[in-house]
Amino acid sequence: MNDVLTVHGGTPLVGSLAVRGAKNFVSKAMVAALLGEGPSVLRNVPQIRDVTVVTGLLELHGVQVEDVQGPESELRLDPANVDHAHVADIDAHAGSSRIPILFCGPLLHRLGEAFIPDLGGCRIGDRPINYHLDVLRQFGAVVDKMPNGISLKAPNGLQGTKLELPYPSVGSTEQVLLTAVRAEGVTELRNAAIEPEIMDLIAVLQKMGAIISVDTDRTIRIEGVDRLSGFTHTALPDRIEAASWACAALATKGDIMVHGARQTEMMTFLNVFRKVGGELDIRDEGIRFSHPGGALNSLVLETDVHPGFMTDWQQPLVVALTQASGLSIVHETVYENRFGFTAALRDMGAQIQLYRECLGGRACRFGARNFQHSAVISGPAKLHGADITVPDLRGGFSHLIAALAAEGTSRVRGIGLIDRGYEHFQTKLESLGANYERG
Ligand SMILES: CC(=O)N[C@H]1[C@@H](OP(=O)(O)OP(=O)(O)OC[C@H]2O[C@@H](n3ccc(=O)[nH]c3=O)[C@H](O)[C@@H]2O)O[C@H](CO)[C@@H](O)[C@@H]1O
Ligand SMILES: C=C(OP(=O)(O)O)C(=O)O
Repeated sequence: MNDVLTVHGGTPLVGSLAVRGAKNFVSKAMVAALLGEGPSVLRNVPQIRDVTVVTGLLELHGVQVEDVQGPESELRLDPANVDHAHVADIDAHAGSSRIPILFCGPLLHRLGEAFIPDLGGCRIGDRPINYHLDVLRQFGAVVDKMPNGISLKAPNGLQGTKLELPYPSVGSTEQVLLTAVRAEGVTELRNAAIEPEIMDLIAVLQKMGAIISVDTDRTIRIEGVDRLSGFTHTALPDRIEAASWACAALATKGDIMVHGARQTEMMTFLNVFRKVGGELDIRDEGIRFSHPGGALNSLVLETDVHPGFMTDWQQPLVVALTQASGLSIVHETVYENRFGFTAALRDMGAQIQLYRECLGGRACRFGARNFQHSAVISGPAKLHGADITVPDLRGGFSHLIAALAAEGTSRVRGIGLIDRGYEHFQTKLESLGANYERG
């Protein structure tokens, strides 16, 4: 029963909370520690399940991980004894995260081989790993598919190479960075992703001794070096969590001060929040997001790679848009199947239609491929309580927001998924005055 919340909606969320380091950076920086000759220190680490999962994986490979609680929320990672490329119970960790695929380069450099289990992460599309495997092969890795994962070897070491991604994939760009820094010679990556979390990973690698330059045309150049040291780094804040709380403020007619939220990485979201009619107070210590008190505005938007509107902001925003006056159009161009969560919103009274066409502007990769990847949201809709089951991380948070905005009582099942990326979300909800009980 721990996995169910009974939510009594209709109360605005009001108060303040703090966000810490970004889930989508912290886990990658932890993997980077594998590349160092000495120990690393990572600060501003959130207590989320993805961090626990990556800690477990690193420990299985022989990294000593010390979790130092306290104001700095610090992890110390010592890779001195890394000696296992294959670990017996690694399967126990498969299914919970996508991070294992990023162990390839560091393990190949350290041990000459690696075994990577099948990946987890949110089911929001097929999420293939073909770009990852293609780039690893171009570095000289020999990749064999196994029944429950992939096995890699680098009999002649890894060599720098010229690469171009078919799409600016975040994970594949990180794969290239974590592999190229210790490869022999120069690597040039075209059509790279340039998300702020990737820039922070580049900062970490530079602290370790890497030589990496980023051009304005999405080209990243990495000059391989012989050795890297450990790093000390404070993680950038989680802009997805910050935006999720901002959407919760809009959807529940609330007012939430998010300490730690930073303007620079959220500019695209902040523009959208303001266009919808939300009020912003951008301060040094964080950002206050509030409902204006009147009607919200509908809008047309598409998700995109950075500096576009991130796909991970889409699901919470859609809940807020159910409360805006008129027709909103959201075109999802990053994942082919990220609107599954809207079925539960419809059960709660939201008016959302899904379309296979690319609505609202340009054509994307999914237009000709029969995926329901455009949504038309008609509002404002009166939401009512329902029994719902959380489908994935952001969809789950969005269901919670909807239940909090709705009249009446909802039962939200599977809330354990939300812990993967939202630190202490139940404590935060309580501090904002949410009316709910466990079970
Ligand atoms: C842990 C983490 O950081 N997760 C984030 C990361 O996921 P992740 O790194 O998995 O996402 P990608 O940027 O790689 O995926 C983008 C698109 O590329 C496709 N693709 C990707 C790799 C590949 O080998 N083949 C392929 O076709 C994917 O199916 C998707 O359609 O970036 C996404 C896009 O900002 C975010 O939503 C996730 O929160
Ligand atoms: C899709 C997400 O994460 P992951 O890539 O870890 O599944 C997310 O954070 O919304």
